[in-house]
Amino acid sequence: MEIAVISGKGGTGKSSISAAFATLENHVVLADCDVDAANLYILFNPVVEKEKAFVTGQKAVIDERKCTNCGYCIDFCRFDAISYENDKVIISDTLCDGCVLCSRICPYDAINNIYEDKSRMYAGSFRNGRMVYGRLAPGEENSGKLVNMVRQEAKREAENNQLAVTIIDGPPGIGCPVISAITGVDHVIIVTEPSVSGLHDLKRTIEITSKFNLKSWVIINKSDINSNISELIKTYCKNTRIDILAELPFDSQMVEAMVQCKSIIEWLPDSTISQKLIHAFNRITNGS
Ligand SMILES: Nc1ncnc2c1ncn2[C@@H]1O[C@H](COP(=O)(O)OP(=O)(O)OP(=O)(O)O)[C@@H](O)[C@H]1O
Ligand code: SF4
Ligand code: SF4
Repeated sequence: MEIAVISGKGGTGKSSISAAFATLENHVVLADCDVDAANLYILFNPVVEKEKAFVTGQKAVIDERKCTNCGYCIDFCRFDAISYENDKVIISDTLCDGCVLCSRICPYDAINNIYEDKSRMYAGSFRNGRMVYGRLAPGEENSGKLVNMVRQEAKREAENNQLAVTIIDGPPGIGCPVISAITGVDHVIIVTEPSVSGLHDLKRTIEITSKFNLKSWVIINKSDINSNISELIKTYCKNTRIDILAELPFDSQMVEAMVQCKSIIEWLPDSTISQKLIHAFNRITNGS
Protein backbone atom coordinates (compact mmCIF):
# COMPACT_ATOMS: atom_id res chain seq x y z
CA MET A 1 0.00 0.00 0.00
CA GLU A 2 1.44 3.34 -1.05
CA ILE A 3 0.31 6.36 0.98
CA ALA A 4 1.38 9.80 -0.27
CA VAL A 5 1.36 12.77 2.09
CA ILE A 6 1.17 16.10 0.24
CA SER A 7 0.14 19.62 1.15
CA GLY A 8 -0.14 22.21 -1.59
CA LYS A 9 1.05 24.96 0.74
CA GLY A 10 4.51 24.48 2.27
CA GLY A 11 5.08 24.33 6.02
CA THR A 12 1.71 22.85 6.97
CA GLY A 13 3.26 19.87 8.79
CA LYS A 14 3.45 17.34 5.95
CA SER A 15 6.91 16.02 6.87
CA SER A 16 6.10 15.84 10.60
CA ILE A 17 3.01 13.77 9.79
CA SER A 18 4.88 11.53 7.31
CA ALA A 19 7.51 10.93 10.00
CA ALA A 20 4.79 10.04 12.51
CA PHE A 21 3.21 7.50 10.13
CA ALA A 22 6.62 6.05 9.29
CA THR A 23 7.29 5.30 12.96
CA LEU A 24 3.92 3.73 13.70
CA GLU A 25 4.94 0.38 12.26
CA ASN A 26 8.27 -1.37 12.40
CA HIS A 27 8.41 -2.38 8.79
CA VAL A 28 7.77 0.40 6.32
CA VAL A 29 9.43 2.00 3.35
CA LEU A 30 9.76 5.75 3.77
CA ALA A 31 10.25 7.62 0.49
CA ASP A 32 11.17 11.30 0.88
CA CYS A 33 10.06 12.71 -2.46
CA ASP A 34 10.43 16.35 -1.40
CA VAL A 35 13.65 16.31 -3.43
CA ASP A 36 14.07 20.10 -3.57
CA ALA A 37 14.25 20.24 0.22
CA ALA A 38 14.57 16.69 1.58
CA ASN A 39 14.72 16.79 5.37
CA LEU A 40 13.55 13.43 6.75
CA TYR A 41 17.09 12.02 6.45
CA ILE A 42 18.13 14.62 9.04
CA LEU A 43 15.43 13.36 11.39
CA PHE A 44 16.08 9.64 10.88
CA ASN A 45 19.80 9.56 10.06
CA PRO A 46 19.51 6.49 7.79
CA VAL A 47 22.43 4.17 7.07
CA VAL A 48 22.99 4.76 3.35
CA GLU A 49 23.71 1.59 1.40
CA LYS A 50 23.15 2.83 -2.11
CA GLU A 51 23.92 6.15 -3.81
CA LYS A 52 23.04 6.84 -7.42
CA ALA A 53 23.69 9.96 -9.49
CA PHE A 54 20.69 11.57 -11.13
CA VAL A 55 21.65 13.09 -14.47
CA THR A 56 19.59 16.13 -15.38
CA GLY A 57 20.18 18.49 -18.32
CA GLN A 58 23.37 19.91 -19.77
CA LYS A 59 25.29 23.06 -18.91
CA ALA A 60 27.59 25.10 -21.18
CA VAL A 61 31.19 25.50 -20.03
CA ILE A 62 33.79 27.74 -21.68
CA ASP A 63 37.15 26.26 -22.61
CA GLU A 64 39.43 29.14 -21.62
CA ARG A 65 42.29 27.87 -23.79
CA LYS A 66 40.18 28.33 -26.92
CA CYS A 67 37.97 31.32 -26.02
CA THR A 68 39.15 34.66 -27.50
CA ASN A 69 36.63 36.66 -25.41
CA CYS A 70 35.18 38.07 -28.62
CA GLY A 71 31.70 38.25 -27.02
CA TYR A 72 29.96 36.94 -30.14
CA CYS A 73 27.96 34.34 -28.14
CA ILE A 74 26.55 36.85 -25.62
CA ASP A 75 23.66 38.15 -27.72
CA PHE A 76 22.56 34.67 -28.77
CA CYS A 77 21.79 33.45 -25.24
CA ARG A 78 18.09 33.95 -24.58
CA PHE A 79 18.64 33.24 -20.89
CA ASP A 80 21.20 36.04 -20.37
CA ALA A 81 23.59 33.46 -19.00
CA ILE A 82 26.66 34.77 -20.86
CA SER A 83 28.28 38.04 -19.87
CA TYR A 84 31.57 39.85 -19.44
CA GLU A 85 33.24 39.79 -16.04
CA ASN A 86 36.55 41.65 -15.77
CA ASP A 87 36.93 41.59 -19.58
CA LYS A 88 36.45 37.83 -19.65
CA VAL A 89 33.39 36.07 -21.08
CA ILE A 90 31.78 33.82 -18.49
CA ILE A 91 28.68 31.58 -18.33
CA SER A 92 26.49 31.59 -15.24
CA ASP A 93 25.89 28.08 -13.91
CA THR A 94 22.48 28.96 -12.54
CA LEU A 95 21.19 30.94 -15.54
CA CYS A 96 22.32 28.52 -18.27
CA ASP A 97 19.37 26.47 -19.47
CA GLY A 98 21.47 23.95 -21.37
CA CYS A 99 19.96 24.74 -24.78
CA VAL A 100 23.44 24.12 -26.37
CA LEU A 101 23.01 26.98 -28.88
CA CYS A 102 26.19 28.81 -27.84
CA SER A 103 28.38 25.77 -28.44
CA ARG A 104 27.05 25.61 -31.99
CA ILE A 105 27.61 29.24 -32.88
CA CYS A 106 31.01 29.85 -31.25
CA PRO A 107 33.44 30.33 -34.17
CA TYR A 108 36.32 28.97 -32.07
CA ASP A 109 34.63 25.82 -30.80
CA ALA A 110 35.31 27.10 -27.30
CA ILE A 111 32.13 25.92 -25.54
CA ASN A 112 31.53 22.38 -24.29
CA ASN A 113 28.29 20.93 -22.92
CA ILE A 114 28.61 18.83 -19.81
CA TYR A 115 25.94 16.70 -18.18
CA GLU A 116 24.74 17.76 -14.74
CA ASP A 117 25.15 14.84 -12.31
CA LYS A 118 25.35 16.44 -8.89
CA SER A 119 21.84 15.36 -7.79
CA ARG A 120 21.60 12.10 -5.91
CA MET A 121 19.25 9.32 -4.90
CA TYR A 122 20.03 7.43 -1.69
CA ALA A 123 18.64 4.22 -0.24
CA GLY A 124 19.33 2.44 3.04
CA SER A 125 17.91 1.46 6.38
CA PHE A 126 16.41 3.53 9.16
CA ARG A 127 15.07 2.55 12.55
CA ASN A 128 11.64 1.53 11.26
CA GLY A 129 12.51 -0.11 7.96
CA ARG A 130 13.93 1.10 4.68
CA MET A 131 14.34 4.67 3.51
CA VAL A 132 14.82 6.17 0.05
CA TYR A 133 15.35 9.85 -0.64
CA GLY A 134 16.50 12.21 -3.35
CA ARG A 135 18.43 15.46 -3.19
CA LEU A 136 18.30 17.80 -6.13
CA ALA A 137 21.49 19.86 -6.40
CA PRO A 138 21.03 23.68 -6.38
CA GLY A 139 20.10 25.08 -9.79
CA GLU A 140 19.36 21.65 -11.29
CA GLU A 141 16.05 20.76 -12.86
CA ASN A 142 13.70 17.85 -13.63
CA SER A 143 12.80 17.23 -9.99
CA GLY A 144 9.75 15.25 -11.22
CA LYS A 145 12.09 12.70 -12.79
CA LEU A 146 14.11 12.43 -9.59
CA VAL A 147 10.86 11.87 -7.66
CA ASN A 148 10.11 9.09 -10.11
CA MET A 149 13.52 7.56 -9.50
CA VAL A 150 12.94 7.64 -5.72
CA ARG A 151 9.55 5.98 -6.16
CA GLN A 152 10.93 3.21 -8.38
CA GLU A 153 13.62 2.48 -5.82
CA ALA A 154 11.01 2.52 -3.01
CA LYS A 155 8.98 -0.07 -4.93
CA ARG A 156 12.09 -2.27 -5.26
CA GLU A 157 12.76 -1.91 -1.52
CA ALA A 158 9.17 -2.87 -0.70
CA GLU A 159 9.35 -5.93 -2.93
CA ASN A 160 12.82 -7.12 -1.92
CA ASN A 161 12.12 -6.71 1.79
CA GLN A 162 8.46 -7.69 1.65
CA LEU A 163 7.33 -4.46 3.28
CA ALA A 164 3.61 -3.87 2.94
CA VAL A 165 3.39 -0.12 3.50
CA THR A 166 5.23 2.73 1.76
CA ILE A 167 4.90 6.27 3.10
CA ILE A 168 5.70 8.93 0.53
CA ASP A 169 6.53 12.42 1.79
CA GLY A 170 5.59 14.46 -1.26
CA PRO A 171 6.82 17.88 -2.38
CA PRO A 172 4.75 21.02 -1.71
CA GLY A 173 2.86 22.71 -4.57
CA ILE A 174 0.84 21.16 -7.37
CA GLY A 175 3.44 20.91 -10.13
CA CYS A 176 5.16 18.07 -11.94
CA PRO A 177 7.06 16.71 -8.88
CA VAL A 178 3.78 16.40 -6.96
CA ILE A 179 2.14 14.56 -9.84
CA SER A 180 5.13 12.19 -9.93
CA ALA A 181 4.75 11.63 -6.19
CA ILE A 182 1.04 10.74 -6.27
CA THR A 183 0.61 8.88 -9.57
CA GLY A 184 -0.81 5.43 -8.92
CA VAL A 185 -0.74 5.54 -5.11
CA ASP A 186 -3.50 3.93 -3.04
CA HIS A 187 -4.18 6.90 -0.76
CA VAL A 188 -3.34 10.59 -0.79
CA ILE A 189 -3.36 12.48 2.48
CA ILE A 190 -3.55 16.24 1.99
CA VAL A 191 -2.25 18.14 5.00
CA THR A 192 -3.65 21.63 5.30
CA GLU A 193 -3.82 24.37 7.92
CA PRO A 194 -6.55 26.94 8.60
CA SER A 195 -5.00 29.96 6.90
CA VAL A 196 -6.11 31.83 3.77
CA SER A 197 -3.27 30.36 1.70
CA GLY A 198 -3.80 26.94 3.30
CA LEU A 199 -7.43 26.87 2.12
CA HIS A 200 -6.54 28.26 -1.31
CA ASP A 201 -3.84 25.65 -1.89
CA LEU A 202 -6.03 22.87 -0.51
CA LYS A 203 -8.60 23.61 -3.22
CA ARG A 204 -5.96 23.44 -5.95
CA THR A 205 -4.57 20.20 -4.52
CA ILE A 206 -8.00 18.56 -4.35
CA GLU A 207 -8.55 19.53 -8.01
CA ILE A 208 -5.38 17.62 -8.93
CA THR A 209 -6.14 14.49 -6.90
CA SER A 210 -9.73 14.44 -8.24
CA LYS A 211 -8.47 14.64 -11.82
CA PHE A 212 -6.27 11.62 -11.13
CA ASN A 213 -9.18 9.80 -9.45
CA LEU A 214 -7.13 9.19 -6.33
CA LYS A 215 -8.62 8.29 -2.95
CA SER A 216 -7.93 11.44 -0.96
CA TRP A 217 -8.19 12.39 2.71
CA VAL A 218 -7.59 15.69 4.46
CA ILE A 219 -5.78 16.31 7.73
CA ILE A 220 -6.35 19.77 9.20
CA ASN A 221 -3.18 20.46 11.14
CA LYS A 222 -2.97 23.27 13.73
CA SER A 223 -6.76 23.24 13.37
CA ASP A 224 -7.33 25.53 16.36
CA ILE A 225 -5.32 28.51 15.07
CA ASN A 226 -8.33 29.85 13.14
CA SER A 227 -11.74 28.27 13.78
CA ASN A 228 -13.48 30.26 11.00
CA ILE A 229 -11.17 28.99 8.27
CA SER A 230 -11.24 25.52 9.82
CA GLU A 231 -15.01 25.53 9.29
CA LEU A 232 -14.55 26.71 5.68
CA ILE A 233 -12.15 23.82 5.07
CA LYS A 234 -14.64 21.34 6.49
CA THR A 235 -17.46 22.74 4.34
CA TYR A 236 -15.28 22.59 1.23
CA CYS A 237 -14.31 18.98 2.00
CA LYS A 238 -17.97 18.05 2.56
CA ASN A 239 -18.98 19.61 -0.76
CA THR A 240 -16.22 17.81 -2.63
CA ARG A 241 -16.86 14.55 -0.74
CA ILE A 242 -13.38 14.33 0.76
CA ASP A 243 -13.18 12.75 4.24
CA ILE A 244 -11.47 14.63 7.03
CA LEU A 245 -9.06 12.06 8.42
CA ALA A 246 -8.00 14.04 11.49
CA GLU A 247 -7.97 17.47 13.07
CA LEU A 248 -4.74 18.07 14.96
CA PRO A 249 -4.32 20.92 17.46
CA PHE A 250 -1.39 23.33 17.52
CA ASP A 251 1.11 21.84 19.95
CA SER A 252 4.66 23.09 20.46
CA GLN A 253 5.66 19.51 21.29
CA MET A 254 5.57 18.88 17.52
CA VAL A 255 8.50 21.29 17.24
CA GLU A 256 10.20 19.81 20.29
CA ALA A 257 9.93 16.31 18.77
CA MET A 258 11.80 17.54 15.69
CA VAL A 259 14.43 19.22 17.84
CA GLN A 260 14.95 15.82 19.52
CA CYS A 261 15.19 14.15 16.05
CA LYS A 262 12.07 12.12 16.78
CA SER A 263 8.61 11.84 15.33
CA ILE A 264 5.76 12.89 17.64
CA ILE A 265 4.87 9.17 17.95
CA GLU A 266 8.36 8.41 19.29
CA TRP A 267 8.54 11.56 21.42
CA LEU A 268 5.08 11.60 23.03
CA PRO A 269 3.08 8.48 22.07
CA ASP A 270 0.24 9.35 24.45
CA SER A 271 -0.24 12.94 23.26
CA THR A 272 -3.51 13.97 21.61
CA ILE A 273 -1.77 14.37 18.24
CA SER A 274 -0.16 10.92 18.44
CA GLN A 275 -3.45 9.25 19.39
CA LYS A 276 -5.29 10.99 16.56
CA LEU A 277 -2.59 9.99 14.07
CA ILE A 278 -2.70 6.35 15.23
CA HIS A 279 -6.46 6.36 14.71
CA ALA A 280 -6.07 8.01 11.29
CA PHE A 281 -3.45 5.49 10.16
CA ASN A 282 -5.63 2.56 11.26
CA ARG A 283 -8.56 4.01 9.34
CA ILE A 284 -6.50 3.95 6.18
CA THR A 285 -4.59 0.70 6.56
CA ASN A 286 -7.34 -1.43 8.14
CA GLY A 287 -10.29 0.41 6.72
CA SER A 288 -11.45 0.74 10.37
N1 LIG B 1 0.43 20.62 15.07
C1 LIG B 1 1.51 21.38 15.13
N2 LIG B 1 1.66 22.28 16.12
C2 LIG B 1 2.76 23.08 16.19
N3 LIG B 1 3.77 23.04 15.30
C3 LIG B 1 3.67 22.16 14.29
C4 LIG B 1 2.55 21.29 14.14
N4 LIG B 1 2.75 20.52 13.04
C5 LIG B 1 3.94 20.89 12.52
N5 LIG B 1 4.50 21.87 13.25
C6 LIG B 1 5.77 22.59 12.98
O1 LIG B 1 5.60 23.34 11.79
C7 LIG B 1 6.83 23.40 11.07
C8 LIG B 1 6.61 22.89 9.65
O2 LIG B 1 6.35 21.50 9.73
P1 LIG B 1 6.89 20.49 8.60
O3 LIG B 1 8.34 20.69 8.34
O4 LIG B 1 6.46 19.12 9.02
O5 LIG B 1 6.02 21.03 7.40
P2 LIG B 1 6.11 20.66 5.86
O6 LIG B 1 4.73 20.85 5.35
O7 LIG B 1 6.74 19.33 5.66
O8 LIG B 1 7.09 21.80 5.32
P3 LIG B 1 7.81 21.85 3.89
O9 LIG B 1 6.79 22.35 2.96
O10 LIG B 1 8.92 22.84 4.15
O11 LIG B 1 8.32 20.47 3.59
C9 LIG B 1 7.84 22.55 11.87
O12 LIG B 1 8.60 23.41 12.69
C10 LIG B 1 6.95 21.64 12.72
O13 LIG B 1 7.58 21.26 13.92
S1 SF4 C 1 31.90 33.17 -29.12
FE1 SF4 C 1 33.34 31.62 -28.42
S2 SF4 C 1 35.29 32.63 -28.43
FE2 SF4 C 1 33.74 34.24 -28.53
S3 SF4 C 1 33.42 34.80 -26.39
FE3 SF4 C 1 31.93 33.24 -26.91
S4 SF4 C 1 32.91 31.33 -26.25
FE4 SF4 C 1 34.53 32.86 -26.38
S1 SF4 D 1 23.61 26.60 -23.46
FE1 SF4 D 1 21.96 28.01 -24.05
S2 SF4 D 1 21.33 28.87 -22.10
FE2 SF4 D 1 23.33 27.97 -21.73
S3 SF4 D 1 24.74 29.63 -22.04
FE3 SF4 D 1 24.56 28.55 -23.99
S4 SF4 D 1 22.99 29.67 -25.10
FE4 SF4 D 1 22.82 30.28 -22.97
